[in-house]
Amino acid sequence: MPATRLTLPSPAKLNLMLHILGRREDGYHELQTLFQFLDYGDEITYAVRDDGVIHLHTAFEGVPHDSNLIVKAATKLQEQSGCSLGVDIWIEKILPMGGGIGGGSSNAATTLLGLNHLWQLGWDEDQLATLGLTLGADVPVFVRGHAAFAEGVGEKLTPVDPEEPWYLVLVPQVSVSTAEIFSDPLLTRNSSPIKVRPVPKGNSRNDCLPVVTRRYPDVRNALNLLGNFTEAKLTGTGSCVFGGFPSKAEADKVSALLTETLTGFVAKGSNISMLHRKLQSLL
Ligand SMILES: C[C@](O)(CO)[C@H](O)COP(=O)(O)OP(=O)(O)OC[C@H]1O[C@@H](n2ccc(N)nc2=O)[C@H](O)[C@@H]1O
Ligand SMILES: Nc1ncnc2c1ncn2[C@@H]1O[C@H](COP(=O)(O)OP(=O)(O)OP(=O)(O)O)[C@@H](O)[C@H]1O
Repeated sequence: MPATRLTLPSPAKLNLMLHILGRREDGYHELQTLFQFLDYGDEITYAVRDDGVIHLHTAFEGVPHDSNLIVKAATKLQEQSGCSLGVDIWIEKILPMGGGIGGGSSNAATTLLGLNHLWQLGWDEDQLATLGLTLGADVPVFVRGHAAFAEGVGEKLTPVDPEEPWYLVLVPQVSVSTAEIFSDPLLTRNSSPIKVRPVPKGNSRNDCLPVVTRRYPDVRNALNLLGNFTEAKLTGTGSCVFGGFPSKAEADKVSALLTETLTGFVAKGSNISMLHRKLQSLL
């Protein structure tokens, strides 16, 4: 009997560097970025229904049911595969929204992989990543599940294996709109493409940082605080700020000092996403 119920992790990502090379005619930006996953994320439960209905039972503040990326992913997969089954979905949401750690994109990717399994569609990763890209630029890397150097709008992926330190991630209590940052006239859009692989040291900057810190003093403050202990970086368009440490104990020590004033969490960097590790264990 095939499984009819499944609980899967939906991990966060970090952008270890992010360069903006230019703007395309459709307004999207050409990037070069390095994605790594965190062993930290949401947990989503799926239960197959035979009446074709897709129902997300967990309400999100400010996100209508049909606009939720989980529902959009399930609906598109159902339409494109011609599947007659439906699904009940519940999520334990811990990832901040608008934090630059890819929560929505990860939820969409987990849903594509989870339903491909439960609905027994037999789609391959290429098909799921192509569908995923129509939901968001960050969805394909979560579908692939391997740390990657990304180009294009984030969809041309080359797997990489950077170090896997422990990270302290600070979560300023502001939600940053990705579209707002990418439309700022002051954004750097002319970084030179890096042609050498692996990406040489000294390229770890995030081109969004000056615009984000100008608009969001809370993010600037978090970068300054964390910068007293380690190289502090911005992920995506923020708001989250992160720094690496050689051990959990060292990350915890700094966390104890900083999280009195700021919310944050400690998590291990991972080159294979915990979603893929879990799916592998099911086979
Ligand atoms: C900044 C990053 O998080 C880096 O990983 C991503 O590039 C953003 O990926 P995402 O959240 O999946 O982005 P999407 O939902 O596709 O796009 C949100 C908005 O950001 C802008 N956007 C996004 C990605 C990109 N390469 N260029 C853009 O200009 C567009 O205005 C778009 O309307
Ligand atoms: N399942 C979902 N989880 C989170 N946000 C969602 C979801 N579905 C729709 N959204 C919408 O998408 C917006 C961006 O959410 P998300 O958490 O992916 O931001 P982010 O971490 O900044 O993403 P990125 O790094 O990909 O730019 C939210 O503010 C919310 O309105």
